[in-house]
Order: sequence, then C-alpha cells, then structure tokens
Amino acid sequence: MLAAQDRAARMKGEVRVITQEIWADVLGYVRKNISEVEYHTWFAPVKNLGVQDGALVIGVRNSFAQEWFRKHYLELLEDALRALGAQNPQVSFQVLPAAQDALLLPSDPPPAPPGRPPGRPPAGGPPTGLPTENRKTLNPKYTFENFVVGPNNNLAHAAALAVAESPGKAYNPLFIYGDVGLGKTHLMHAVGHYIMERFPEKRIEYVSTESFTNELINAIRDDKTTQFRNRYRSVDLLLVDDIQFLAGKERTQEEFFHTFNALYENHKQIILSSDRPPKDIQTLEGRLRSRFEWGLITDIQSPEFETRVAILKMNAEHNRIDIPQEVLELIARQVTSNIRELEGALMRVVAFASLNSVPFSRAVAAKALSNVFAPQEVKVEMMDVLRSTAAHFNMPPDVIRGSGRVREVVVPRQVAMYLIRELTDHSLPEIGQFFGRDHSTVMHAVSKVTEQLGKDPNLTASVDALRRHLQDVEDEENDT
Ligand SMILES: Nc1ncnc2c1ncn2[C@@H]1O[C@H](COP(=O)(O)OP(=O)(O)OP(=O)(O)O)[C@@H](O)[C@H]1O
Repeated sequence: MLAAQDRAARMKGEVRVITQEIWADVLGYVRKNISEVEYHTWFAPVKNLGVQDGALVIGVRNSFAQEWFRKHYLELLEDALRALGAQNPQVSFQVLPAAQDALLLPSDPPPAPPGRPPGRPPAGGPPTGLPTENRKTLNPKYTFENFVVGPNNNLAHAAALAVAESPGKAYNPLFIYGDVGLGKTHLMHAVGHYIMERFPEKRIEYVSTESFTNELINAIRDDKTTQFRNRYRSVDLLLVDDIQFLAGKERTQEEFFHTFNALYENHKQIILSSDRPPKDIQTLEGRLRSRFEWGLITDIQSPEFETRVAILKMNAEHNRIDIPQEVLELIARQVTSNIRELEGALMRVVAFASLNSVPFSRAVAAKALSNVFAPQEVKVEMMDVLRSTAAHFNMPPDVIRGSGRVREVVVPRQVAMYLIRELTDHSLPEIGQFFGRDHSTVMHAVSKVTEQLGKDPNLTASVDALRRHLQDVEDEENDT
C-alpha cells in the first residue's frame, strides 16, 4: 500500500506521455461527433501535451482558441476520455508558444481516418522512385529489433531474416500467412528496414493488394499503365500485403503475374502476406498459386502467454512506461490472439491510469478493460501466495523457493505449493517451474499437505489463515 501511495505521490505534477494511439482514439471520438469542416478548423492544429495531474493537456494556437475550446469542446473531450475509461475526466487547454506551434505541429501525424487500423502505415503511399521515399512507406516501429520472437513466429522470423540477409537468394518469394494482427506486416517491413540500412540505394516498395488494385484501375483509366508497370517492375524488394484479396480479380491477377515474373527473373526479392496459405485462396489462377509456392511458405500462429507478456513489456519500455509485471500478465491473459488488440489493451490501461491519476495495479487494469472485454476477476497469483506464505512463516520468499531442505523451509514450501494449486489455475508443471522443481515434487507437496490437514493443528491453522488472507486480498482487489 505504501508503495502505491508513493507512486501516486510521484505522479503528481509529473507530465505523463499520452501515446499517439490514445490521442488518435480521442481525436477519432471527436471526429465522429462533429462535422468534418469543424474538425479540420479546430482540431487539426491542436497538439497533445500529455497528462498532468490527471488532466489531459491540449495545446492550442492562441488565447482565442483556448476560450473557444473551453466553451465548445470541453464536454466533448471529456466524453471522449470517459469512453476511454476515465472516471473523472479532466481537460485543460494551454496556449502553445508561437515557435513550438510552428515547429511541432507539422511533425504530428494526422489522426488516422476512421476505418484504418491504428499503427498501420497508409497502404500504397506515394509513388516511390527515390530510395529516400522508402522511409515513407515503411512503419519505423516495424523493425526486427522490435519484434519479439516466440515459438509461434520463430520460423517466419528466421525466414524473414534469411531473406533480409540475402535478398533474392534465400527464399523467393517468401510467403507469410496467419490470422489478423499477428505480425505479418511487421515482419515484412522489418526486412525492408534491414535492406534499406545495408543497401540504401535499393528500391523498396510496400503495397497492400487493395492499393495495388486501385492504382491499376486508376492507371488504366488515366492511360498510365506503362508508368504503373515501370514502377512495380523496377524495384529491388516488393512487399505485398493481404495477397488473398487478389481472389476473383482477374485483371489484377494478370498484372501481378507479369510483375512477379519480371522481378523473379531479375532475382529481385518478393515477400507476400496473406491470411491463408496459397492453396486456400479461392479463385486464384493456378499459375499464380504455383509461383507463390516456389519459395518458402511460413505461418505465424497466435502467441503464447509468455510471448504476449514479452510483447507488452517491450511496448511499455518503448513508451517509457513503468508498469508492473503482474499488470502486464493480467492484460496478457485478457487478450489471447490478436497482437494489435493486445497493444490496444495496454494503451487502454495506460490511459485509464493516467487520466484517473492512479498507479498501475491489477485492479486498475481489470477495470480499464472491463468495458471492452468480459469483466475479469482479479485472481491471486503464484507470487501473491509465495509472498503471503513467506510473511506468515517469517522468512524471505527466496528462501522458500531456494534449495533448502530443512523442515522449517520444506513445510512453508509445501504449503505454498498446496495453496497455489488450490487458489490458481496453474498446472503442476507450471507450479514446479515457479519453484525450480519438477511437477512430481509439487504433486508430493499437495498430497502431503492434504494428508496432514486436520491431523496437524499448526499446519491446519497456517493453511486456514493463509487461505482467508489470500481470499480477502482477492475480494479487496475486485472491489477497488
Ligand atoms: N512478435 C511481435 N513482436 C512485437 N510486436 C508485434 C509482434 N507481432 C505483432 N506485433 C505488433 O502487432 C501489431 C499488428 O501487427 P501487424 O500489423 O504486422 O499484423 P498483421 O498480421 O499484418 O495483421 P493484418 O492481418 O491485419 O494485416 C503491430 O503493431 C505489430 O508491431
């Protein structure tokens, strides 16, 4: 409790960064509720200055705008924050110094238009030609360094790295498939960044199949098919997202077939992503399907719990947010498949804690996520049981987890194992791992304590007291 108060105290006066995702959510809400003209007039020039003492601080151009916002948009902005989970939303407006206004505003990316998933680069982008333009189409966040490797994606990651190291030679094409939001685009861009850094003269093109199709339609309409072809057939690396959308588009398939051949024959690297393997893309011409199968087909699966926690941890560090492991674990339990949603859940928790000026805790995270996901009860975790047991027996938690075999240590260790088995959903091997032992040791501990309960009054009293205490902690957290 002391630690929580201390954190809260430290938060006072401190400006907490509000991430682009949250800011984009706020602007998205506003945009839905006012006219486009109004939005562009008033909201396009404002700047998010972070959260201070629980209030979202918005930078505006001059005192006239400050007054205008207070009168006309305060409630709307408060509603936007409420929708993000703030219980007592507060917004303040600050006039930007003229220089900051001029310097900072252009670097702020415009909010995503409704419908485009956050964090994704605008598909297609401007026509590339100069290598420096590669930077515009690749998302700077999507690098190998920022990609967490786990059992779910290690093959796709290794293949992407091999392709990045020997483009056009290792696997061509590289075909990456998997469900929505699992990192296909991220890996493709990572290859792009890697190649761009080592070979700045190489031309890289990233395009979604949808943009490729639209651009082709426009080129046909404007009689510019030659330019269109030259553009795509002269690149060194072609990254095409969501290739499953070629299905049923004969003219686009035809054009893509020739692009593919031109690049392939010149040993240029092609990477394709899809939500399914080539054999499952219906109405895809056989000659294209077989070409997609020439190189390497690799998939990405949903991440396991540990990988999800690692992704959240990396994200938190990236945004310089100090958030306890147990909170990350709660979020990772809540969102199990789509990584984009997982990141969204973290941002929601961060927004909720910032806007309500409360420190991060599992209860806060559960509350922040409760209106998006099914309410989740905060349950005691292995670490809670270990800490409480250690306190009860008056010894450091590490000693209980250590290798000591004297009775004074063995009994608390067995009690902790027994209570973890009873109060959490962890399996015997997981509990074993937590204590650095195998599952049979845990099984033995559980049966030993079960057998002694009722016979050994001291042990029975300890188990009862600890169980009561842990259940109280759980109830308290759920009532917070
Ligand atoms: N292994 C990972 N490590 C870190 N971040 C990841 C990882 N996998 C995915 N992400 C993040 O998850 C989000 C979604 O990833 P991405 O857009 O690459 O998914 P996708 O599979 O291309 O989805 P879609 O099918 O919608 O195109 C991105 O912000 C990305 O950075």
